[in-house]
Amino acid sequence: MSVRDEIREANQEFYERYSQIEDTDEFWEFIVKPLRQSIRVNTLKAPLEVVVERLSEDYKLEPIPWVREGFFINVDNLARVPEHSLGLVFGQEASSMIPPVVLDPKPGELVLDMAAAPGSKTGQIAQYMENEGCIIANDPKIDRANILIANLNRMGVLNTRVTTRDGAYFGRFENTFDRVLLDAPCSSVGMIRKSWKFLTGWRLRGVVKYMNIQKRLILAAYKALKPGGVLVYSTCTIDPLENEEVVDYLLRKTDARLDDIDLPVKTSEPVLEWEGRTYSEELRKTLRIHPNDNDTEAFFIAKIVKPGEGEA
Ligand SMILES: C[S@@+](CC[C@H](N)C(=O)[O-])C[C@H]1O[C@@H](n2cnc3c(N)ncnc32)[C@H](O)[C@@H]1O
Repeated sequence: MSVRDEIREANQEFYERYSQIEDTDEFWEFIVKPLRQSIRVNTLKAPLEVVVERLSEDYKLEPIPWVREGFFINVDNLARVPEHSLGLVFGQEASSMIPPVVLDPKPGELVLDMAAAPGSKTGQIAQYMENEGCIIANDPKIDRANILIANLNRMGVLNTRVTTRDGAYFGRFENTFDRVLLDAPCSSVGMIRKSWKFLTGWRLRGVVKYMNIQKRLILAAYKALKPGGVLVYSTCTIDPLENEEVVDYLLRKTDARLDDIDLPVKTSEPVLEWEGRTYSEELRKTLRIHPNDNDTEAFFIAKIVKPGEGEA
């Protein structure tokens, strides 16, 4: 049986929906193909060159083109690698390293990571901030927030306060944060490459449920952003209702604008028409990454800016 047939048999509704977005053999193959292991070197603990040299004695490292500290690595079980236990490296999927690169936080800034657990991106943000300034890392799921705290400790992150609110709570802190990351809860189609259960468990009603949460969160995230600040919205899924629809909703409801993202990463065409809706041409500035584009998890990333004081 072909991969395409296996997917169709596992979840017919899933197959029919996403074959409207892309229907190549390559797309279906990479939707389920196991992921390559990748790591981010944690420069809060040691210089990049030192860690790379040390790991290169035992493993083959291949640089990830869009993140200076990111590498693919030929290791079966990262948990057994001492550099991992020491917090010198963090196991992080290659495309999931893109949102903090786009956010581009600076030392001394005030940053909100609205849906932060288990903390791979919080650690990366702290790294770019050189542990200076402050990150509010929030996740309402207590068990996940505990994992977030453990990971931040292992990575030597010192500039972060962990909170456990519904992300929408932060809307009350209007015009406060220099940068906000909303790495939103989503239907996780990208995660099928980690576990088949994300395919068999996928339902359209789940997509709609997530879309409603995402719309609530993105409005609050935008409110909490300072004029002139940057909000990055990301998901690890391919559904237009959780991606283009959510960002288009923000553009219609507020004065938000999109910025271009210039990175050496292959992308797919944004979906500008879906189920009778037409989305803004501005959405061409977002990154829609399908798993076959770069052999990574699927991802969607938008760089949103709030006009500064006096800017129309
Ligand atoms: C995609 S994961 C975040 C991954 C994380 N940013 C990282 O890179 O390690 C989405 C997170 O959103 C959290 N979440 C779910 N509902 C939420 C809400 N209403 N407000 C904020 N976060 C929420 C989930 O608990 C989950 O940890």
